[in-house]
Amino acid sequence: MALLETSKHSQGSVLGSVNPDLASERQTASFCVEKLTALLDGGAEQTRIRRAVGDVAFLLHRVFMRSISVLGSDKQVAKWIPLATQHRLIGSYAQTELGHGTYLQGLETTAVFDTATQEFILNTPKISAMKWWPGDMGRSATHTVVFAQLYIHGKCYGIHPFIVQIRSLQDHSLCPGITAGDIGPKMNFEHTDNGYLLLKNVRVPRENMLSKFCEVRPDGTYVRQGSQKINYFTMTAVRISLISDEVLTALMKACTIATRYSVVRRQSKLKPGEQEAKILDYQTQQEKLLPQLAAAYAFHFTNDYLQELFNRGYREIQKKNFDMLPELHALSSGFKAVITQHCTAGVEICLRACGGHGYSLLSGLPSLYTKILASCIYEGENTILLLQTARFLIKCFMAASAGQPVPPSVTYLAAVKHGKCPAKNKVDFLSPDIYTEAYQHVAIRLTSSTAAKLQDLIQSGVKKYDAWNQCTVQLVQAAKAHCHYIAVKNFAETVEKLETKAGIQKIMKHLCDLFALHGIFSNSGAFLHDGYTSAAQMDMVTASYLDLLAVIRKDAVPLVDAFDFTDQSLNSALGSYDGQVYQRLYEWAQKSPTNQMSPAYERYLKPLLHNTLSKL
Ligand SMILES: CCCCCCC/C=C/C(=O)SCCNC(=O)CCNC(=O)[C@H](O)C(C)(C)COP(=O)(O)OP(=O)(O)OC[C@H]1O[C@@H](n2cnc3c(N)ncnc32)[C@H](O)[C@@H]1OP(=O)(O)O
Ligand SMILES: Cc1cc2nc3c(=O)[nH]c(=O)nc-3n(C[C@H](O)[C@H](O)[C@H](O)COP(=O)(O)OP(=O)(O)OC[C@H]3O[C@@H](n4cnc5c(N)ncnc54)[C@H](O)[C@@H]3O)c2cc1C
Repeated sequence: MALLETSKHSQGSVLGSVNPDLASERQTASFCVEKLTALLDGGAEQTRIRRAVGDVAFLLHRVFMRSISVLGSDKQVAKWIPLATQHRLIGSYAQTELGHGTYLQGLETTAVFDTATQEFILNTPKISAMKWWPGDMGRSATHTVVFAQLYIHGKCYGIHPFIVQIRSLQDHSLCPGITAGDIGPKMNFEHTDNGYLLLKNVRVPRENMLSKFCEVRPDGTYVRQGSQKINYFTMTAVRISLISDEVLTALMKACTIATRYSVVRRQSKLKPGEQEAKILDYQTQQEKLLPQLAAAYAFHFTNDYLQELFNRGYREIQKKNFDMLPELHALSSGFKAVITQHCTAGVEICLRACGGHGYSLLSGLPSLYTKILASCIYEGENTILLLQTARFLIKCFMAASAGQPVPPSVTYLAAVKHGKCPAKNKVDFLSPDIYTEAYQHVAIRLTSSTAAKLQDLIQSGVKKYDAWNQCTVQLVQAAKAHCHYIAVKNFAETVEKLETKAGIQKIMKHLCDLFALHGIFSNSGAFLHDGYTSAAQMDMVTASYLDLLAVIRKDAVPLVDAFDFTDQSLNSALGSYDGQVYQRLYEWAQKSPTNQMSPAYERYLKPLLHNTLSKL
């Protein structure tokens, strides 16, 4: 959809004036918006740079580059990264096949080492082996990282990454042995030509297998450092980066659009005799939007935590110390699933909260939704990833129960479970200690009870794989509870360290409280299950939760303004900074292709009408 009539900066208005209902919301901010923007960017200098550079559009090229930077030898990085950075090639990441996306051990593409020629011969031996989905493969990519089963002297060494050129750098024609094309229409993801790839005896030099951790020597000797899963490390890296770059941004944009619209849109009479109310003054509208806003901030800080953990783990891996890999895999998998799921649901809630205009493509919300939905599937389908987290939790719970050391994020599994929630009144539930302990209690309960069920099944004679399958629904619940506990704990600890001036800490405390209480309110069964909280205490949670909505409502617009999106990046007639919604809807509708002269009248309506007229 063409961008029309939008201001280039988040504080401007091409229509000359800001809607007064929206302007008034900006007069009463309880905190400094510019300082909150700087906090989100990591400092005022980063804000300046971001504003200067704008929203840099990232091709899937980054996943290609990520693979090489994390799995390539220094020599391979030195050769390929500059070519990719200067766009002297366009890269793609070819792992998923028509027959396999999740089960990587089942991938069927082969790479056979030919010691005579020092080459790998790559094939997709059957239709199910065809690479299917790789982004930019359909028309754009010239090179790709192909994940294939490595064979040396007839022995299979599992999945390894190989750089393969698929199109000519001279005329973009397909290279010998390569068949490639586009996989056809999708729900969205229109910015990427996801494609298919068949390989028939495609030869690549030995140097093209990414070999930071795994290497094939000229005589065919195979050498590996670390776990064989190290070749899965790109996915771990991308799972963390996509959260911030793709998914959180979508939720923040949706919150910006829906919140600004909700103070411009007046509908129905809240107070008899007065003008129609701003829809954000309705408690139900607040209950739709404000928990999503709180989640956006919560997951922003979760992402900081994950990124710090990744950087620390990656430095250790660079030193060939792989000890942090299991925890990194478990947390990146769990949070990729939890955050994509929550943000997808949150964008849909924002869309529906805008009524009919939310359903218009001119709102920008439908395309945000249909695009973010894919994040629950790509880079690891969410259920699968939660089961990976659960696998780690069960292993650590058993180790902790045996008194063995466990990684920092799961030391709580050895904590003594508290019998009852100590809260005496609704104010107690605004204490991070109280609600963090509640989340910890639920996480321990779900992991320990599922571990016990698993053990009972196995001891009763059920095969281990069957017992595991019979526990997977509860394992997914345990993994989600673990991630929610970490997210709440991290948000509370982050708020504790914030500067008190400029009102930032106070508003962030309100959002942290709302994020935590929304989780208890909307999943009360988990907290009531074993009597940890009582029904009376759940009433206190409800009271504090609803009180918070009214408190945060006053700062809703400054809180989304702090995300600092330009009108251009929002691309929404409902969410522009000046709030001139009706003018933009009308202008943009008039310029829509659906209002250009259509052949439908001459071809269909005119004959129909004339035919009907002639019979009257
Ligand atoms: C920011 C840019 C925007 C993005 C745009 C979209 C781009 C999209 C790209 C893609 O979609 S690329 C393709 C993504 N595909 C996947 O994510 C595949 C998902 N499947 C898997 O990761 C694996 O098949 C599996 C589900 C993890 C299972 O693997 P496997 O069967 O080999 O292992 P298990 O038996 O389950 O576990 C064995 C052992 O290995 C450990 N492990 C598994 N994965 C990892 C990992 N990534 N890192 C470290 N360790 C890993 C696992 O924990 C087990 O350890 P133990 O418990 O045995 O100690
Ligand atoms: C927009 C988009 C972009 C993509 N880009 C790329 C790319 O650039 N490169 C690339 O290589 N791939 C890419 N993919 C592919 C993506 O990674 C896979 O679709 C994803 O990994 C899921 O695998 P699958 O499609 O085989 O689903 P499946 O694994 O077949 O999942 C189908 C269902 O089966 C369930 N299931 C599967 N296994 C189990 C199990 N063991 N236990 C319980 N339930 C199970 C799943 O939970 C799910 O409900 C992209 C996909 C999309 C949608």
